[in-house]
Amino acid sequence: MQADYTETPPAGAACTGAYRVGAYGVGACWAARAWLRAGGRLAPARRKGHNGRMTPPYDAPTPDAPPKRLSVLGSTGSIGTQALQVARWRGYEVVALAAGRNAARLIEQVRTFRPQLVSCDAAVADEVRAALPAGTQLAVGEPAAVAAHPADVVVAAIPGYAGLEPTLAALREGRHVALANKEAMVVAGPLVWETARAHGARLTPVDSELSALFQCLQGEPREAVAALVLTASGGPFRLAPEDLSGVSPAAALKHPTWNMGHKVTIDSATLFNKGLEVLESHFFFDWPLERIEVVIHPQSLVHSLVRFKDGNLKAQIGSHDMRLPIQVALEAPDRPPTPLAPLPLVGVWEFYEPDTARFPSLALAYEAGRRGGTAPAALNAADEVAVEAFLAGRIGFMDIPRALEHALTQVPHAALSWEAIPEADREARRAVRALFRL
Ligand SMILES: NC(=O)C1=CN([C@@H]2O[C@H](COP(=O)(O)OP(=O)(O)OC[C@H]3O[C@@H](n4cnc5c(N)ncnc54)[C@H](OP(=O)(O)O)[C@@H]3O)[C@@H](O)[C@H]2O)C=CC1
Ligand SMILES: CC(=O)[C@@H](O)[C@H](O)COP(=O)(O)O
Ligand SMILES: [Mn+2]
Repeated sequence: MQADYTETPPAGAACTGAYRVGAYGVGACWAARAWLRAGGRLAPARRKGHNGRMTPPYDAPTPDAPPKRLSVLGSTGSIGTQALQVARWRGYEVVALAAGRNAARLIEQVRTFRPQLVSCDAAVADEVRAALPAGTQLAVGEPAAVAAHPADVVVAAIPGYAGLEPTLAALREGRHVALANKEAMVVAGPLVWETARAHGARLTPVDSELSALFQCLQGEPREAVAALVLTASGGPFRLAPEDLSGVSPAAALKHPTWNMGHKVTIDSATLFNKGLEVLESHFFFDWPLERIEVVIHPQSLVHSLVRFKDGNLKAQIGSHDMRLPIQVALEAPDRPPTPLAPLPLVGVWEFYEPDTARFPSLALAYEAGRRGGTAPAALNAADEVAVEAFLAGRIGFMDIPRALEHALTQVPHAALSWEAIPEADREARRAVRALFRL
């Protein structure tokens, strides 16, 4: 049974800055501490958590902060809907939503949250407009307008290169951006940070591995860190027969641990998602590529680790539930409780070397990072085209790394600039379409 985020917490259910705990055992730690502070009473446990165990009671201290005004870009997607569950749980005011073509879900969200502004694709604009209540404005095909709308924090969860411009629009208004759109960081990381700094905007990571590193690095001197260690589930084909060229989109969409949008799920199957996250970490933390490691951890409970020069490793552990890192991104450095059940620590947790011969996409991402400039932008664009073609049944699974290699070797790379990025993106898309006659 899922933990119940649909219920708004009772007054006083948020906790104060007193919950600024260390980086360890986030999910379990939050709930357990809240429970202990609430007196550790065993009854009345009100519902069962996602793992079937009883969740702790919700009577925690009074919040010390006013509710936040939240905007969500990509509100109808996997991250967007979970961000809105967190918003409801935390009592946020949802002021603006940007979606694409899922009119039914957007309309439902508008009825629930009554935002001031929404954006949707032109194809569904009439349907959405007809359902809008008085007080909600519609900006057709303008997620950047939603991003720029006055808010305290913006969840940036439009996937791919399309998410970059709205993310920048939020940063240019000095908003705190909770960044799920890893591609923005991969394609333009140093320039994204430059924009954030120029406008006094804050960036916190939503991606679970980045959230883990962000938490593990808190309070640690940079000089003490030896390496960042990203965990990867290994995807659905970790134990599959050697030849993956004939695997179907349906099989590739069966992620072993996470339930996510199609693009990131296929990227997980090729291990390119981990490649994107290597680049995302490289730019987000301004950290050298050669000191970023990847380890396969099929249980997806250790979300990443920091290796210190003194030999210690610090890990962040939690249920594989994106509402945890979303709430961290929205609330850090505070740690209010969630309604999730404590994570049981009983079970087998495995760690393996990644197989870069079977999954070449990971090595190609490192190579793009070493080349620098617009190489990551070209690689990202090639992947977007290839994943779309694979999902449409037009190319095979192993054509995805072929497309990446083609973009890396055939598209000329330039120094990073706002002019060079769209050029590299266009050129890589063109090259991959030509390669497969798409
Ligand atoms: N899902 C997850 O658990 C994780 C996701 N991420 C990252 O978060 C981002 C979002 O992923 P996810 O939520 O899975 O994706 P989904 O495919 O589930 O959702 C995408 C959302 O973005 C909207 N959208 C897509 N394209 C556009 C566009 N051009 N303009 C406006 N809106 C658009 C969609 O609208 P509609 O559906 O209405 O058409 C939908 O609301 C990605 O960058 C992903 O890599 C990172 C870690 C985990
Ligand atoms: C939940 C999340 O952050 C995803 O990016 C996840 O990491 C995908 O799983 P893989 O580890 O299989 O890439
Ligand atoms: Mn991730």
